[in-house]
Amino acid sequence: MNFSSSPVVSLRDVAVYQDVNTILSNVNFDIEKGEFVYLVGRTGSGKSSLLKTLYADLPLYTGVAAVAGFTLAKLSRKQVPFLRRKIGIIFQDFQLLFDRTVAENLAFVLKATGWRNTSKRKQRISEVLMRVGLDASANKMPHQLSGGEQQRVVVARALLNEPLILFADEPTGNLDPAVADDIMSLFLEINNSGTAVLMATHNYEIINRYPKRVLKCENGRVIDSKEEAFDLVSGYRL
Ligand SMILES: Nc1ncnc2c1ncn2[C@@H]1O[C@H](COP(=O)(O)OP(=O)(O)OP(=O)(O)O)[C@@H](O)[C@H]1O
Repeated sequence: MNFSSSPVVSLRDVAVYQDVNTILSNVNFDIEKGEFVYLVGRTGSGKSSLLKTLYADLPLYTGVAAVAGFTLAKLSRKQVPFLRRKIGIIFQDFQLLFDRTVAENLAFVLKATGWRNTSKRKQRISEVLMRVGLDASANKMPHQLSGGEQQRVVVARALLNEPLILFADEPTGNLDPAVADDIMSLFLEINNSGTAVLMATHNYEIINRYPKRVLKCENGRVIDSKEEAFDLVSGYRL
Protein backbone atom coordinates (compact mmCIF):
# COMPACT_ATOMS: atom_id res chain seq x y z
CA MET A 1 0.00 0.00 0.00
CA ASN A 2 1.18 3.51 -0.76
CA PHE A 3 2.05 5.09 2.62
CA SER A 4 0.99 8.56 1.50
CA SER A 5 -2.62 7.37 1.24
CA SER A 6 -2.64 5.19 4.38
CA PRO A 7 -4.27 6.45 7.59
CA VAL A 8 -2.16 8.21 10.23
CA VAL A 9 -3.71 6.02 12.92
CA SER A 10 -5.13 2.56 12.34
CA LEU A 11 -6.38 0.29 15.16
CA ARG A 12 -7.72 -3.24 14.77
CA ASP A 13 -9.13 -5.12 17.77
CA VAL A 14 -6.91 -3.18 20.12
CA ALA A 15 -7.16 -3.47 23.90
CA VAL A 16 -5.91 -0.77 26.27
CA TYR A 17 -4.59 -1.73 29.71
CA GLN A 18 -3.55 -0.05 32.92
CA ASP A 19 -1.50 -2.63 34.82
CA VAL A 20 -3.59 -5.80 34.77
CA ASN A 21 -6.87 -3.97 34.16
CA THR A 22 -8.46 -3.89 30.73
CA ILE A 23 -9.69 -0.34 30.22
CA LEU A 24 -10.89 -0.62 26.60
CA SER A 25 -11.25 -3.58 24.24
CA ASN A 26 -12.16 -4.29 20.61
CA VAL A 27 -11.07 -0.81 19.61
CA ASN A 28 -11.26 -0.30 15.84
CA PHE A 29 -10.85 3.00 14.04
CA ASP A 30 -8.72 4.82 11.50
CA ILE A 31 -7.76 8.47 11.44
CA GLU A 32 -6.94 9.79 7.99
CA LYS A 33 -4.27 12.34 7.16
CA GLY A 34 -5.52 15.81 7.99
CA GLU A 35 -8.60 14.60 9.88
CA PHE A 36 -9.86 16.28 13.09
CA VAL A 37 -11.37 13.92 15.66
CA TYR A 38 -12.65 14.52 19.19
CA LEU A 39 -12.22 11.90 21.91
CA VAL A 40 -14.88 12.08 24.62
CA GLY A 41 -16.11 10.02 27.53
CA ARG A 42 -16.70 10.32 31.26
CA THR A 43 -13.85 10.71 33.71
CA GLY A 44 -12.04 7.40 33.98
CA SER A 45 -13.52 6.01 30.74
CA GLY A 46 -10.07 5.58 29.19
CA LYS A 47 -9.36 8.60 26.99
CA SER A 48 -5.89 9.31 28.41
CA SER A 49 -5.06 5.59 28.47
CA LEU A 50 -6.00 5.30 24.79
CA LEU A 51 -3.88 8.34 23.89
CA LYS A 52 -0.96 6.95 25.93
CA THR A 53 -1.21 3.69 24.00
CA LEU A 54 -1.13 5.63 20.73
CA TYR A 55 2.02 7.53 21.65
CA ALA A 56 3.65 4.40 23.09
CA ASP A 57 3.61 5.45 26.72
CA LEU A 58 1.56 2.32 27.45
CA PRO A 59 2.51 -0.95 25.72
CA LEU A 60 0.30 -2.59 23.12
CA TYR A 61 -0.32 -6.26 23.95
CA THR A 62 -3.55 -6.97 22.07
CA GLY A 63 -4.55 -6.12 18.51
CA VAL A 64 -2.77 -4.30 15.72
CA ALA A 65 -2.04 -0.58 15.80
CA ALA A 66 -0.12 1.62 13.41
CA VAL A 67 0.63 5.27 14.15
CA ALA A 68 2.44 7.56 11.70
CA GLY A 69 3.84 4.54 9.87
CA PHE A 70 5.05 2.73 13.02
CA THR A 71 3.62 -0.64 14.07
CA LEU A 72 3.19 -0.23 17.83
CA ALA A 73 3.43 -3.88 18.88
CA LYS A 74 6.84 -4.17 17.23
CA LEU A 75 8.18 -0.90 18.60
CA SER A 76 11.29 -1.27 20.75
CA ARG A 77 12.19 1.27 23.49
CA LYS A 78 14.87 2.60 21.14
CA GLN A 79 12.34 3.28 18.39
CA VAL A 80 9.92 5.26 20.57
CA PRO A 81 11.78 8.58 20.00
CA PHE A 82 11.45 8.06 16.23
CA LEU A 83 7.68 7.66 16.59
CA ARG A 84 7.57 10.75 18.85
CA ARG A 85 9.25 12.82 16.12
CA LYS A 86 6.34 12.12 13.80
CA ILE A 87 3.64 13.04 16.32
CA GLY A 88 2.95 15.99 18.60
CA ILE A 89 1.76 15.42 22.16
CA ILE A 90 -0.06 18.01 24.26
CA PHE A 91 -0.58 17.00 27.86
CA GLN A 92 -3.28 18.05 30.28
CA ASP A 93 -0.87 20.08 32.39
CA PHE A 94 1.57 22.19 30.45
CA GLN A 95 4.83 20.55 31.49
CA LEU A 96 7.01 23.44 30.45
CA LEU A 97 10.42 23.75 32.04
CA PHE A 98 10.00 26.76 34.32
CA ASP A 99 13.71 27.40 34.85
CA ARG A 100 14.32 28.46 31.24
CA THR A 101 12.92 30.79 28.61
CA VAL A 102 10.32 29.91 26.00
CA ALA A 103 13.01 29.64 23.30
CA GLU A 104 15.15 27.46 25.57
CA ASN A 105 12.17 25.18 26.22
CA LEU A 106 11.82 24.68 22.48
CA ALA A 107 15.57 24.36 21.88
CA PHE A 108 15.67 21.62 24.52
CA VAL A 109 13.24 19.52 22.45
CA LEU A 110 15.02 20.24 19.17
CA LYS A 111 18.38 19.20 20.62
CA ALA A 112 16.83 16.04 22.03
CA THR A 113 15.44 15.19 18.61
CA GLY A 114 18.68 15.58 16.72
CA TRP A 115 18.77 19.22 15.55
CA ARG A 116 22.51 19.95 15.85
CA ASN A 117 22.70 23.21 13.91
CA THR A 118 22.18 26.26 16.15
CA SER A 119 20.97 28.62 13.43
CA LYS A 120 18.50 26.04 12.08
CA ARG A 121 17.19 25.58 15.63
CA LYS A 122 16.74 29.35 16.01
CA GLN A 123 14.97 29.53 12.67
CA ARG A 124 12.59 26.69 13.55
CA ILE A 125 11.84 28.18 17.00
CA SER A 126 10.97 31.51 15.46
CA GLU A 127 8.74 29.78 12.86
CA VAL A 128 6.70 27.82 15.42
CA LEU A 129 6.38 30.80 17.78
CA MET A 130 5.14 32.89 14.87
CA ARG A 131 2.64 30.13 14.07
CA VAL A 132 1.11 30.31 17.56
CA GLY A 133 1.26 34.12 17.74
CA LEU A 134 4.04 34.32 20.34
CA ASP A 135 7.00 35.52 18.31
CA ALA A 136 7.54 38.40 20.74
CA SER A 137 7.79 36.07 23.75
CA ALA A 138 10.82 33.94 22.86
CA ASN A 139 12.92 35.35 25.69
CA LYS A 140 10.26 35.36 28.37
CA MET A 141 10.16 32.87 31.24
CA PRO A 142 7.05 30.66 31.31
CA HIS A 143 5.83 32.25 34.56
CA GLN A 144 5.69 35.61 32.77
CA LEU A 145 3.04 34.22 30.43
CA SER A 146 -0.69 33.71 30.98
CA GLY A 147 -2.15 30.18 31.09
CA GLY A 148 -3.37 30.53 27.50
CA GLU A 149 0.05 31.75 26.34
CA GLN A 150 1.77 28.89 28.14
CA GLN A 151 -0.55 26.47 26.37
CA ARG A 152 0.41 28.12 23.05
CA VAL A 153 4.07 27.43 23.84
CA VAL A 154 3.13 23.80 24.45
CA VAL A 155 1.40 23.72 21.06
CA ALA A 156 4.47 25.36 19.45
CA ARG A 157 6.63 22.68 21.09
CA ALA A 158 4.39 19.95 19.68
CA LEU A 159 4.73 21.45 16.19
CA LEU A 160 8.55 21.61 16.15
CA ASN A 161 9.06 18.44 14.13
CA GLU A 162 6.14 18.98 11.75
CA PRO A 163 4.04 16.12 13.13
CA LEU A 164 1.56 14.12 11.05
CA ILE A 165 -0.84 14.15 13.98
CA LEU A 166 -1.32 16.01 17.26
CA PHE A 167 -2.54 14.03 20.26
CA ALA A 168 -4.03 16.49 22.69
CA ASP A 169 -5.30 15.45 26.12
CA GLU A 170 -7.83 17.99 27.42
CA PRO A 171 -5.82 20.95 26.05
CA THR A 172 -8.41 23.52 27.07
CA GLY A 173 -9.18 21.94 30.45
CA ASN A 174 -7.43 24.46 32.68
CA LEU A 175 -8.32 27.57 30.67
CA ASP A 176 -11.20 30.01 30.93
CA PRO A 177 -13.80 29.79 28.12
CA ALA A 178 -12.51 32.68 25.97
CA VAL A 179 -8.92 31.43 26.14
CA ALA A 180 -10.09 27.86 25.50
CA ASP A 181 -11.78 29.15 22.36
CA ASP A 182 -8.54 30.82 21.20
CA ILE A 183 -6.64 27.57 21.68
CA MET A 184 -9.35 25.69 19.80
CA SER A 185 -9.03 28.16 16.89
CA LEU A 186 -5.31 27.51 16.89
CA PHE A 187 -5.92 23.74 16.66
CA LEU A 188 -8.33 24.28 13.77
CA GLU A 189 -5.79 26.46 11.96
CA ILE A 190 -3.10 23.81 12.41
CA ASN A 191 -5.55 21.16 11.21
CA ASN A 192 -6.45 23.27 8.16
CA SER A 193 -2.83 23.25 7.13
CA GLY A 194 -2.88 19.43 7.02
CA THR A 195 -1.97 18.08 10.47
CA ALA A 196 -4.44 15.52 11.84
CA VAL A 197 -5.69 16.12 15.39
CA LEU A 198 -7.06 13.73 18.00
CA MET A 199 -8.27 15.83 20.91
CA ALA A 200 -9.64 14.47 24.18
CA THR A 201 -12.09 16.91 25.69
CA HIS A 202 -14.98 17.31 28.12
CA ASN A 203 -15.90 20.60 26.48
CA TYR A 204 -19.17 19.84 24.63
CA GLU A 205 -19.68 23.54 23.98
CA ILE A 206 -16.60 23.52 21.78
CA ILE A 207 -17.72 20.29 20.06
CA ASN A 208 -21.13 21.79 19.33
CA ARG A 209 -19.57 24.95 17.99
CA TYR A 210 -17.04 23.11 15.80
CA PRO A 211 -18.71 19.81 14.96
CA LYS A 212 -16.32 17.05 13.82
CA ARG A 213 -16.11 13.30 14.05
CA VAL A 214 -16.34 12.04 17.65
CA LEU A 215 -14.93 8.89 19.26
CA LYS A 216 -16.52 8.12 22.61
CA CYS A 217 -15.07 5.85 25.31
CA GLU A 218 -17.98 4.14 26.98
CA ASN A 219 -18.36 0.91 28.95
CA GLY A 220 -14.94 -0.34 27.89
CA ARG A 221 -15.54 0.26 24.18
CA VAL A 222 -14.97 3.10 21.72
CA ILE A 223 -17.95 4.18 19.65
CA ASP A 224 -17.43 6.21 16.50
CA SER A 225 -19.81 8.90 15.18
CA LYS A 226 -18.61 7.93 11.69
CA GLU A 227 -20.15 4.47 12.16
CA GLU A 228 -23.28 5.36 14.11
CA ALA A 229 -24.81 8.63 15.26
CA PHE A 230 -25.07 8.98 19.03
CA ASP A 231 -26.03 11.60 21.55
CA LEU A 232 -22.88 13.26 22.79
CA VAL A 233 -23.86 13.37 26.45
CA SER A 234 -25.90 10.20 27.00
CA GLY A 235 -24.16 8.07 24.35
CA TYR A 236 -27.60 6.79 23.22
CA ARG A 237 -27.69 5.74 19.57
CA LEU A 238 -29.78 8.21 17.53
N1 LIG B 1 -1.23 4.98 36.08
C1 LIG B 1 -2.32 4.25 36.28
N2 LIG B 1 -2.26 3.06 36.93
C2 LIG B 1 -3.36 2.31 37.12
N3 LIG B 1 -4.60 2.67 36.70
C3 LIG B 1 -4.73 3.82 36.06
C4 LIG B 1 -3.60 4.68 35.80
N4 LIG B 1 -4.05 5.78 35.14
C5 LIG B 1 -5.37 5.62 34.96
N5 LIG B 1 -5.78 4.45 35.51
C6 LIG B 1 -7.16 3.93 35.50
O1 LIG B 1 -7.54 3.68 34.17
C7 LIG B 1 -8.91 4.06 33.96
C8 LIG B 1 -8.97 5.04 32.80
O2 LIG B 1 -8.34 6.24 33.17
P1 LIG B 1 -7.99 7.40 32.12
O3 LIG B 1 -7.11 8.38 32.82
O4 LIG B 1 -7.52 6.78 30.87
O5 LIG B 1 -9.46 8.01 31.89
P2 LIG B 1 -9.88 9.38 31.22
O6 LIG B 1 -11.09 9.08 30.39
O7 LIG B 1 -8.73 10.00 30.52
O8 LIG B 1 -10.30 10.25 32.46
P3 LIG B 1 -10.24 11.87 32.67
O9 LIG B 1 -11.34 12.42 31.81
O10 LIG B 1 -10.53 12.03 34.12
O11 LIG B 1 -8.87 12.33 32.28
C9 LIG B 1 -9.42 4.60 35.28
O12 LIG B 1 -10.11 3.58 35.94
C10 LIG B 1 -8.15 4.96 36.02
O13 LIG B 1 -8.35 4.84 37.40
